[in-house]
Amino acid sequence: MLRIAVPNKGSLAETAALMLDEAGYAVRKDPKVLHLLDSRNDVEFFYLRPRDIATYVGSGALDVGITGRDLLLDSHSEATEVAELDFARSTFRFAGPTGRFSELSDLEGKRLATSYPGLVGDFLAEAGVTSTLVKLDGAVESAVQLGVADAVADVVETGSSLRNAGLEIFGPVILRSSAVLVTSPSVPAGLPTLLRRLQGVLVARQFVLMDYDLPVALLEQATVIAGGIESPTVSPLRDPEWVAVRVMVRREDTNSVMDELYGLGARAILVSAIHAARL
Ligand SMILES: Nc1ncnc2c1ncn2[C@@H]1O[C@H](COP(=O)(O)OP(=O)(O)OP(=O)(O)O)[C@@H](O)[C@H]1O
Ligand SMILES: O=P(O)(O)OC[C@H]1O[C@H](OP(=O)(O)OP(=O)(O)O)[C@H](O)[C@@H]1O
Ligand SMILES: [Mg+2]
Repeated sequence: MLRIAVPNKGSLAETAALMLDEAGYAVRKDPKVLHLLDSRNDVEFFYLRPRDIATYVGSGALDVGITGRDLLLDSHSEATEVAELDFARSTFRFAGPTGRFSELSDLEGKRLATSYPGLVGDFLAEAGVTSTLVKLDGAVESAVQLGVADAVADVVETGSSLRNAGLEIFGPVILRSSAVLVTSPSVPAGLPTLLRRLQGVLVARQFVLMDYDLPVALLEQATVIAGGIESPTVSPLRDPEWVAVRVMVRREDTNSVMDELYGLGARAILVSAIHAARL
């Protein structure tokens, strides 16, 4: 039985639960439930704080987990990343009052507030910069205004939290993060199935199915526009001059590909969602 750690709260929790649901696993109905047995899929879920997940998985107490790459590195646990999950994308950056700092070395001897002292401490040590880390639980952007730190190091998505606090980013990117699947040091037997199912959900989200009819003479040109994963599926139509084509297309390219195919001479172009996939 594969023992899986899932975020119980915070910005990772909802999307992680949705992904597992789409991957065919049982999901909790009550947010107070901390343990759920999914015997049909031979897995067991433990709902834990995202920050603690790498610790449980790294110690081998649990087999795999969903957490953030930044949280994984901050934990110094022995868990390892096995897949990026394509949500909770962010960068981890230094920021200070507008105009005050311009490069990493400006942090020498300064007070730096962060919720990720492991991650930030490693980065500073590697760069040979010594700062005093001020560990905060969250809302780190307020630390400068409130006088407990000179600068911050925190998660940045849109940058609006920083701007609202009168801060601007400076210095190098500390980390590019996203939600990740992590595994214990002794790679569990059930991992490949979970991984394939989650990757199937990602594919279903990232691609659409496109069907269209095309004069057979234009097939080579159409394949250049949309080549599919291996190669397009081509089926005969009653009219021998025409074929029906089916191809997977990246969701964000849907309309430009339709425009190009129509321009080439394709007709009856239909797009449908993919509910599940194994590539
Ligand atoms: N605005 C954001 N955009 C993208 N990812 C984010 C954002 N805020 C936090 N994360 C990611 O979420 C993870 C942290 O989750 P966690 O639940 O501990 O914090 P949180 O979402 O800020 O919730 P909390 O309110 O408990 O602090 C990290 O991997 C972090 O990079
Ligand atoms: O660049 P932005 O789009 O503004 O997003 C980044 C902010 O989002 C998260 O904060 P959250 O709301 O989770 O609060 P917290 O800092 O207390 O964890 C993160 O810690 C940053 O503060
Ligand atoms: Mg937060």
